[in-house]
Amino acid sequence: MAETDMDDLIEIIENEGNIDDIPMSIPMMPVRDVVVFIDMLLPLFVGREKSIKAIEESAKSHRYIFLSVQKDSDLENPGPDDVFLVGTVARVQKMLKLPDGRIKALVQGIAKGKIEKFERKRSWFKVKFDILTEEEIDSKPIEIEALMRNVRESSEKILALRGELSGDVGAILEQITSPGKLADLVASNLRLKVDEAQDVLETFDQKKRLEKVNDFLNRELELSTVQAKIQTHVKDEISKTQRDYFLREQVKAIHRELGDGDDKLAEIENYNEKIKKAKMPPECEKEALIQLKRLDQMHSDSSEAAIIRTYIDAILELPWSKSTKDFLDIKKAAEVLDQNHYGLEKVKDRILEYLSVRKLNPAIKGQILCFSGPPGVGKTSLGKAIARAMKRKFVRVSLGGIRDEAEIRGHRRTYIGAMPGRILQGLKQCGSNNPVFMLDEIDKLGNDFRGDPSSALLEALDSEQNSEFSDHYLNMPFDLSQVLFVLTANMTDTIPSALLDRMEIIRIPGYTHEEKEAIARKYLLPRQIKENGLVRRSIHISDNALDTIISEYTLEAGLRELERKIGTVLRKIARQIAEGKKGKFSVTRQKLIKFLGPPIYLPELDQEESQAGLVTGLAWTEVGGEPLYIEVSLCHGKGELSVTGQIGDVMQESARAAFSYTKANMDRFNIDRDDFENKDIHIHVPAGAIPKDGPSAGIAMATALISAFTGRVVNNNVAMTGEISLRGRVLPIGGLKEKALGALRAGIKTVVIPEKNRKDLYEIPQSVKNNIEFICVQELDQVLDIAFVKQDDEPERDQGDGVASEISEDGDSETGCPDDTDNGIASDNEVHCDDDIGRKNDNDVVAGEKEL
Ligand SMILES: Nc1ncnc2c1ncn2[C@@H]1O[C@H](COP(=O)(O)OP(=O)(O)OP(=O)(O)O)[C@@H](O)[C@H]1O
Repeated sequence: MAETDMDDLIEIIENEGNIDDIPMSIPMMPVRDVVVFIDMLLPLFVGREKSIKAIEESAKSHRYIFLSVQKDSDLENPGPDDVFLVGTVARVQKMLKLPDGRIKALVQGIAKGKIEKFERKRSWFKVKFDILTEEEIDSKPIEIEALMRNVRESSEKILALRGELSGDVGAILEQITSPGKLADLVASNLRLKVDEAQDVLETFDQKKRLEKVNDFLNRELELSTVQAKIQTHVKDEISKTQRDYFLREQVKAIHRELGDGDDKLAEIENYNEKIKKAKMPPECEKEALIQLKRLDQMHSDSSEAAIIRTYIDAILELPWSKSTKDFLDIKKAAEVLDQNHYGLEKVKDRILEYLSVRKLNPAIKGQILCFSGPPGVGKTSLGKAIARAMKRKFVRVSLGGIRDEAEIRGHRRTYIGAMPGRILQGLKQCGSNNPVFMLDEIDKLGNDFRGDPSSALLEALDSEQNSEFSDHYLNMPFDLSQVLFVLTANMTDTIPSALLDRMEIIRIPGYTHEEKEAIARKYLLPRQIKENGLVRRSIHISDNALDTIISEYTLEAGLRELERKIGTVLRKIARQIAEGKKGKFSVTRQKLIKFLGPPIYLPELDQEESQAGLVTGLAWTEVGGEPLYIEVSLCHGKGELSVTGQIGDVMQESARAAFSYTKANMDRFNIDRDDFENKDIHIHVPAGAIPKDGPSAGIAMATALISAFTGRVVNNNVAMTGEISLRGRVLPIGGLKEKALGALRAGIKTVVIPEKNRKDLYEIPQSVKNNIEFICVQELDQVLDIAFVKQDDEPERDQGDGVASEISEDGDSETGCPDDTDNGIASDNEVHCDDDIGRKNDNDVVAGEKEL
């Protein structure tokens, strides 16, 4: 065929090629990516110049061409070494010149051949080769039969999975009886990689070839099965979406028919959008959507629908993904703390250390601060200051009196009126998931049959568990790990120990007189002036007046009452100004009576006279330190001990220890044995309505007992605190600073403390030390030495015979306790039923009775 004819469509339709017609030497065309097997009919696109030349050369004459696979398909110009020697002799059945110059040729594999020699023809090659023929196998061993059957079945399966199985395929496969041909046919349709296909081509043993193809078939079968599965799944998904859409549309139509109107649809849509926007964790979102679906299926006016609506609203109001960015500039934080709080250096330092650590390690967990101290010392306002310093939101929840676990963790939704617990309500209120969360009055938590709220708090506070805090109402976990919990308590004794264990206690003990003056000048006065609408310039409160307000109108460790009193004074001035009075207002000590009425607290009036059987102890209560008077009275009886005044178990035991010590040492103290046998001993701690507990009144009780038995007078200017052991040793106590401040307020001059508390003295403000002498002791004998009025100083007494003085002859001193007169052994220092008697008896105590 002339070369010029190639420009047009060339059709060569000939009879199939015949091996015997194949010339010895034919053009060779390197092919990429495809192996042509015998009998395989394949369209080839020929684009390379040398290949076009080769195929044209073939088309011009015998139309046979040797197809050899390139070893590297990227090679543009492969030489003899770059092609496999075993290839296929093919016949060009059809050729078509495409407009872009390429040729599309339909070729059919005729025989397998192995190149013997390459002959270069300008850009292309002609090759001499050997034809590789295969023997026909007439009687096939059963093994080959089984292999062939397997290959046929697997091929059909693959085609079925691909959806390409037609009725003819089975018949065609069945017709092929030669294992080699079957292997070639299947391999040519298997989408094998070039290397694998070449390997099959080069395997001349028919059985082995079929085995290889069988292996490839099995692999392909597996792949096709998985692929088919994936496709089915995708199809199912698509049809499910379509089905859902269709059903939803139907539901909408039904709602419309039922008269539910579009409102409900809009409501559901609205909720749906809000749930998506809330960015809650996937499992919570899933639960919310389930509830929404339930709502969708209900009548919108049903009571159940109302419950679900409230529930979904509660979920949506929670700050799932809303948080504030922490501001951790330590210098600025220090300024914020100083702006609002005077003194408290140790506390402020601790807060700044805490913030510094958070700055360096934002992921730090497990630090929970608890401010402990009397009311009004600034615990809450310090918490607020931390929030301001960190630029976090602040939320405060008071736990005082909470007995029901559900208050913390929420009620289960099955209860009518159920709602989330206080913690989640707090978060909802502040709208951020990382606020400073103040849990106030943690020491006032109670527990009863409704559960133990402290156990719910444990979960909220424990950094290991609180990322999945579960509220009963919500019934899904909420992450509290970003919340900064700050707790407050008046005292730590009543905090459940498991909770106490998780927190760092920072004590704020109360303020001295001087500190109160400074705080009042710097903070309280300006604030009250502003709140009452006054101008600072027009108000002057003299130092003397302020001093008097503090000492005679307030008796507290904190500052609330002081601020209220200042507020009262300023309100009166505000009224005068509102009534038209002009000028500068100055508040002096004299004017205070007009503003505040007569003084309320005059410490010296509170103090009892020095007397036997009355000792001043020091108590540490939740409102700070205060004096605690211990009275001992001996009455005619059988030596029984009774202790009254609402005192707790520990204090009861302490009283017994003091009693046992006194009894065991009665000889040393010169106490008559009969006194223990014939008298009932009554220890009373006044202010009987207020519960008291703790061991620190031990030495005060022992002193009061010994004083009552011996009649020795106890100095009313001496207060004491310390636990007593049965051997008379004085053991250490807690809350010394609070007690010292209480003693100062009460005008006490000497305080006896355990030697082991000497180290705590450095915490006591100098202003307190200037007014009170602290004496450290180890033994009770030392206490008695200090407490008992020196006998020379004691009021005049009867000089008796070495025994506690007897009742006076006329029995006058026994007023109200006539029994004592009966046996004539009542000691003079017994505190009698009549108030006056006690004091009178002081004078009756025998002097010089005993050296202690
Ligand atoms: N060191 C201080 N400097 C300035 N003002 C203070 C100081 N301590 C307390 N205050 C003020 O005293 C008032 C009472 O403080 P706050 O309410 O914080 O007390 P609290 O210890 O939390 O009491 P409670 O235990 O009763 O809750 C607040 O107005 C506070 O600003």
